[in-house]
Amino acid sequence: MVVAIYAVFALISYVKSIIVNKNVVMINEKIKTNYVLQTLASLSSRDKDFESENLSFFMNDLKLLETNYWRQIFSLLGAVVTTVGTLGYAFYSDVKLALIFIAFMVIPSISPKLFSKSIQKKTEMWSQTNKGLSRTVRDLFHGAQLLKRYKSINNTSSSLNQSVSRMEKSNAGLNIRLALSNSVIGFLFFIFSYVPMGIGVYWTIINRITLSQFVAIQYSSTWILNGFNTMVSSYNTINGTKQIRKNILEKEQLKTGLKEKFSQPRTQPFKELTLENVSCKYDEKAIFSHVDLGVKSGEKVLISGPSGIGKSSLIRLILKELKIDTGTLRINGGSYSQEEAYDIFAVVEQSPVVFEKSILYNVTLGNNASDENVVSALLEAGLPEFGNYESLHKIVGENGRNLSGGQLKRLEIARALFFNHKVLLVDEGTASLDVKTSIQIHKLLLTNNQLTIIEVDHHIPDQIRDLYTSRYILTKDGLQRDS
Ligand SMILES: Nc1ncnc2c1ncn2[C@@H]1O[C@H](COP(=O)(O)OP(=O)(O)OP(=O)(O)O)[C@@H](O)[C@H]1O
Repeated sequence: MVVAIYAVFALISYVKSIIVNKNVVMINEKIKTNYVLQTLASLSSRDKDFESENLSFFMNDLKLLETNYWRQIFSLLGAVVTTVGTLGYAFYSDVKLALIFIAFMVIPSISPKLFSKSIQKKTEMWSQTNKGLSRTVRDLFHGAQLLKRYKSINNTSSSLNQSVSRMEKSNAGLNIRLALSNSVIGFLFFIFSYVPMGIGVYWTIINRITLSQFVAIQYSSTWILNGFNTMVSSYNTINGTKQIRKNILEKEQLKTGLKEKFSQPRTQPFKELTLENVSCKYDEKAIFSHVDLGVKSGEKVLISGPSGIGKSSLIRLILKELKIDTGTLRINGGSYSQEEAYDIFAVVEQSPVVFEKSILYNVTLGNNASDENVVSALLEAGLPEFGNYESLHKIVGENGRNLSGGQLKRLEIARALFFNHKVLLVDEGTASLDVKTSIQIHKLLLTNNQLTIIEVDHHIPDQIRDLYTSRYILTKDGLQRDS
């Protein structure tokens, strides 16, 4: 009989574990996918360390949320069911003694309040030190080849060790605080369970209750005690994840905000971009002012200027990724939003952004498209080697390592052509290429009548300077014509 009961308990515990784990998989699938999508949508130009901080949150904080929130919720639910069931049995045996047991359970239940602030603080510290460690490790992996070439790998050990140590110490600190809090709760429950037990013994002696009633309540009190203890400990652990849940919620609200804006696009055929008396400032540092510029559809404009004068910043102002300090920006004579800017402008950057996927994906970014359209964009961008149906599925590799610099640049241009973005903002787009490839790519862009080009660069080969409609030099006090 006893063996059978134990077998049933073992089976229940196994089934419970299956149910909990399947639910955790379901919840994690939803939360992790949503978190990444929300984070992508909520990107703002003010975000610093966007990649490492969000990766750290994704890998560490969401894992902590699983352990200290979702699994605790299931444990809490299990404890509620056990406690309510056992309480029913205790009430059935003797109402008054059961009430006394409950009354004494209430006092230790309040104890987590004493620890809740410090646990939340320790969780936040753990989260911050994890982000710091992610930044350090990402930087080191990124620079692995360089460190190896300069034989400097060993020099990184002390700062790496410090970063690991900070994270591990804050992790241990959090676990120790949780353990302390749960031990105090366990101790209080133990102490407070003695008083009702004493009352039960006394009532049995004076025949207020029968011995069997007392034994029944005493047995159920152990379950009630354990149940309450689990509930309070779980609640305590769940409380520590407040900040993580708040962060997820904030991301969700940001995404909803963006969604509303996305739902009302006002795309219009591009005719003209005008900048009037535009100035740019970072915090209190003035970068440039009095910039006036007019660019009509089909024109090719070159803006050069010394390093650090603000050429890239000017591109970001046009994209509305940076706020202008003074002046006005207009498209076709009217103001425009960042969403509208994204429908019109495409950016060709110094380091092309590619995903470790196929050529097809890198052109379409997952949007539905006929192979024909993709092939035509690749051919137009000067990539005949990929302009056939088999090559569309070639994988470009991590950071596009299977492609040459020139091919990556053309891939970026093919993407802009595929999305039909007629104005290309080229930010030192060919600076990393050899002169011959740079000239080839420039000729491709500058002779395309469909495209409007605004390029910022200060090492344009002489052979192609005359292909621009107009050329300017950016100075602190505005644009000057470059004769
Ligand atoms: N996010 C930022 N916060 C504060 N200052 C910045 C920021 N981005 C750029 N700056 C500063 O603004 C100035 C202009 O930078 P920007 O990159 O626009 O120049 P640039 O002309 O494109 O330079 P380069 O030719 O070297 O690429 C620089 O002094 C730079 O340090």
